[in-house]
Amino acid sequence: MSHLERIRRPADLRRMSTAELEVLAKEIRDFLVTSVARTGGHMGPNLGVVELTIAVHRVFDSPAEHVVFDTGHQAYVHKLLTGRQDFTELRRRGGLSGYPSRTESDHDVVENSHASTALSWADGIAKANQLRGLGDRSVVAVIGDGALTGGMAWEALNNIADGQDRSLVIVVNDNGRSYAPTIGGLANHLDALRTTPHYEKVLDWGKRTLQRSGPPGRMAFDALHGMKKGLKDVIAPQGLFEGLGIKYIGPVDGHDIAAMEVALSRAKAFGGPVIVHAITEKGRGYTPAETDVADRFHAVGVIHPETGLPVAPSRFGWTSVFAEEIVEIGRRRSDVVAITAAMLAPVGLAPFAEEFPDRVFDVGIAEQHAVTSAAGMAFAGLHPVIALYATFLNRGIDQVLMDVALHRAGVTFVLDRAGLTGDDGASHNGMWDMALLRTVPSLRLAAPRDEDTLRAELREAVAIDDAPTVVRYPKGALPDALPAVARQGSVDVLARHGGVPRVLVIGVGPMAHTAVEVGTALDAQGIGSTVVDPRWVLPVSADLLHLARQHDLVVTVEDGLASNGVGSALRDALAAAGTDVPVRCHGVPLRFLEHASRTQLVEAFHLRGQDIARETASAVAALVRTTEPTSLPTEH
Ligand SMILES: Cc1ncc(C[n+]2csc(CCOP(=O)(O)OP(=O)(O)O)c2C)c(N)n1
Ligand SMILES: CC(=O)[C@@H](O)[C@H](O)COP(=O)(O)O
Ligand SMILES: [Mg+2]
Repeated sequence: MSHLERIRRPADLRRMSTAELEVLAKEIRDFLVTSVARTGGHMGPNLGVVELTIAVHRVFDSPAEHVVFDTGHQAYVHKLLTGRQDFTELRRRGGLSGYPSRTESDHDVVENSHASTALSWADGIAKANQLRGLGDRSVVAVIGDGALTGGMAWEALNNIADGQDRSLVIVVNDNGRSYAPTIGGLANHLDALRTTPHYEKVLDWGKRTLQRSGPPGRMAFDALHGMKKGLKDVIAPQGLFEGLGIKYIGPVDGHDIAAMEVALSRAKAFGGPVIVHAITEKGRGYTPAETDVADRFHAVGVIHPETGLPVAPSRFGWTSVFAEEIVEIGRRRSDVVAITAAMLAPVGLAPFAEEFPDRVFDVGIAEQHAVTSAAGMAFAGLHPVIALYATFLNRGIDQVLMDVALHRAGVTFVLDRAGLTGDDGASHNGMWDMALLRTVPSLRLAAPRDEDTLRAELREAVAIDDAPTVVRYPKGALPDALPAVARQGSVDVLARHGGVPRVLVIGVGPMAHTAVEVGTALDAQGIGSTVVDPRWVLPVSADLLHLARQHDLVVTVEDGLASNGVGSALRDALAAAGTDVPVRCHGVPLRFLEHASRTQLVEAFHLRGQDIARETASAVAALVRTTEPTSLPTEH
């Protein structure tokens, strides 16, 4: 039986010798590479926290002492050490989540994969512990250097510093990277601590001389090595955290279990807020990840474990189209600049940065700052394009509303991974953007259905300089081209089928392909329909209202919340106009979604063409039973 197989719960770790722990760390790395290569997942981040997580679970008594992981993508080792070692179905329906999950274990606290929240969670838990007489229990927050660039983290630090009598240990997992190297003043400060020249020289001296002078020398070095804090204070005074009133221990070699245990034990004994600054390496121990210049295997698909190469080559998808088109736009308009929140490559801005290095801004994991700084840029004569994953715009809705829209700023938001993403769990689905952005006055939102409409709608969005615009599209591969057969004002007509009564089938974005399937299926039952794509879906256009009035029933299909989405907006607009055409809205239900594939979720929510056609036919039958169908509108 391997050492890893002997671990059923963290207490089992505490009976292991130093030598056994080293073997365990290697077994865990081998497991991570083999297993995550097979399923895909966050390989690099988890390879970087093997020793750190072992040390945390040896020093702290989870679950009595809560361990909170920021973002949670680096919690695989935590799962392995807390009784979950079947990773065969990782991130798949019925398998382990790729993030902490309370239904999986009482060792897990935060399921939210949005970064920079862990310190706030820990602050709250520590306050509750104190009030409930549990103040002797430490709370531990493991936060990456990237997540530490998020504003929430500093709001939390400000409050944590106020709790000098609350035992709260912040483990900064500093690998110097988000996807790419972490940006900004904080990153530079951490870097300075990490690479203080005198500090390293003294350490090297210790390694060279003390370790060679027999047992006393080795003991002296171990004392020094384990107490890097002492060395650091003398050599690398650091004001940032201690200026806030938060004790700082480090930098510590995050891959040295013994050193981490000494630092964590000291932090635990301190009894107040402490930062343990661990220096780690993303992708550690796996050469393809260690040498990966892009993102150290931050998130991989299925790969060959020997080489790290993807089993299936990545396909030209939505992101690639945006990446090409924004460069074309940038060539034509020198006032267009791009903003990313620590995800330059994943959102497709790398080619733009390559060609216009001075016109791209990586603000760190700081979406709120990204949005409001864009309002500033627009005010001062630029047209910023902010590229985010849709779900992460949730973080900056107030800034969209009160800094961009209130001032009618010409800012364009490009939302990738909009709609159902699936395997990254509940908080990664881009399902809220249309419902949230529907409430923003003056904002206009486009949902392209294929490559051509993405290119066109992006160009149209950037051409609007006196109001916020949004272009949103899903994750992954592009669908086939879906050309319009006619245009009615601003609305693309995709198909027309004769028959009575007549249904208006509205497909939002990529769901236009589903809408066409619905029209075809209804036609087979003798039910007439007009299938359309409104292109600019919010606010609801007069052209769409006019079309709706010409039909007996309206069916909308969208890859976002059904409640308060585009269909709901159309229903409200028709009601406000005194038109009582019934509207059936098909979309994502208002609940948090278990991790599963997108296909599984589409099927579960009856969003396939055949599902919607079946439900629509029933609705039509009910309609016919209760009303005489209107005469066929004159064809246009
Ligand atoms: C609010 C938010 N924005 C963006 C992301 C996407 N994201 C996931 S992990 C990550 C990088 C995190 O870097 P760090 O905190 O240093 O952790 P590491 O991966 O280096 O362990 C980013 C930007 C996110 N999860 N949440
Ligand atoms: C944790 C996080 O937010 C990202 O790493 C995300 O998991 C990547 O998602 P994609 O695979 O869609 O780029
Ligand atoms: Mg990092």
